[in-house]
Amino acid sequence: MTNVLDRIKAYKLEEVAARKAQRPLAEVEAAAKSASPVRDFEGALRRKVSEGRYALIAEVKKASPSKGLIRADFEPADLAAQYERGGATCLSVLTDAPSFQGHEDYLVAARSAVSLPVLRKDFMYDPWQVAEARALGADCILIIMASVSESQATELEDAARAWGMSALIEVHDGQELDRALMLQSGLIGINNRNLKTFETSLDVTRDLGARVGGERLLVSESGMATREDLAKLSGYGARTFLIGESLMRKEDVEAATRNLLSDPVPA
Ligand SMILES: O=C(O)c1ccccc1NCC(=O)[C@H](O)[C@H](O)COP(=O)(O)O
Repeated sequence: MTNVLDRIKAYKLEEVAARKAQRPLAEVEAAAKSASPVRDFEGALRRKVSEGRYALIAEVKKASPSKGLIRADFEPADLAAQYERGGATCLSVLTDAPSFQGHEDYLVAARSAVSLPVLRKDFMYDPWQVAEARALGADCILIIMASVSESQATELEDAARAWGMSALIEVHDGQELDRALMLQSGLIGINNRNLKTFETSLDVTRDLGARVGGERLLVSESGMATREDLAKLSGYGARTFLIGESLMRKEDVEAATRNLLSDPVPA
């Protein structure tokens, strides 16, 4: 039986094949070479954490497969600016249309409105997409270990590095983490949401967090809404968080972001 992630992968491969047929790699690479210079995504997160503060990757997210429409009043540039004023360190912008009502233009608009580094949040399978992400201005890509082989992950990571971008390697269980730790990237995202069932629990970060040690920066992703959630996850070793829905549902996104980040990191 297929799950949501399989269905997304099936249409995304078709979408990418169609885009590649319309726009050859050489053309995308030329656009990527003349794109706005890369902002250091991983470096910004590490700097914030080294200052003893929480680092937030704030997500510009209109809708999702698990929740449907999250925010009807959706202005990516305004939301990005509110996140920046509220204290976010980086942004994540969903560009997938069929499942998230995202768009490439949202990334371009959001990034132009701020000085923060931006993650292109999409389902990546082909280095062509990495070049396309850079051409749009993205500073980081996402690699979802549940949806790619080792060789695909390595190829995507190599492409990101060649463009000077960061790569966030996302896992949800121990086997995916084993595979992620074979890669080079310094950013390991533990997704508290199972993308096949949508079951979400912060215990996933508790159970896997201790294995993301040493040189790697642990990013806890999904399902967080309160300052207490951040304090709890901090106890599991996470100081960096990727949060979308709970902030997108707030009328005053700037105030909600500031409030979420207002507690000191527990000693
Ligand atoms: O959010 C979903 O329903 C979803 C479904 C299938 C694949 C990916 C999905 N979300 C991507 C994410 O990882 C989240 O948008 C991100 O971590 C923020 O999560 P949240 O704070 O819970 O919106």
